[in-house]
Amino acid sequence: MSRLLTDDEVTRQLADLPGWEREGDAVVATIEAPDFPAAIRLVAAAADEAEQMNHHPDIDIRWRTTRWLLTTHDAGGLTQLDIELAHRINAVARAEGVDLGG
Ligand SMILES: C[C@H](O)[C@H](O)[C@H]1CNC2=NC(N)=NC(=O)C2=N1
Repeated sequence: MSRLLTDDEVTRQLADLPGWEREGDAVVATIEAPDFPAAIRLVAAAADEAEQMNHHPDIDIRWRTTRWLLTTHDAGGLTQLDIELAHRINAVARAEGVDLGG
């Protein structure tokens, strides 16, 4: 699961990840929650997913706005772990009422 993805693999899989885009060796997203408590619930739910995966995001929280950066430090770039975690973050965001579109 921790080999580096090719550029084409990243591009193809980002098509199924509304709100996410590539930024060098990472994928990033900005997710607006309905309010601050919802943003914190989103972060807490994502933390459970990350711990279960043993794969952890960089998170910036400012009021309702959460910014996420995913990369695989051990591999020095993007792996399938980052794609899987992005899907899980989108799932918990939808559960908190975030409209991701897509
Ligand atoms: C020892 C432990 O399994 C590793 O440090 C895990 C922890 N969480 C991680 N999270 C991320 N984003 N990248 C990693 O390479 C990573 N490695």
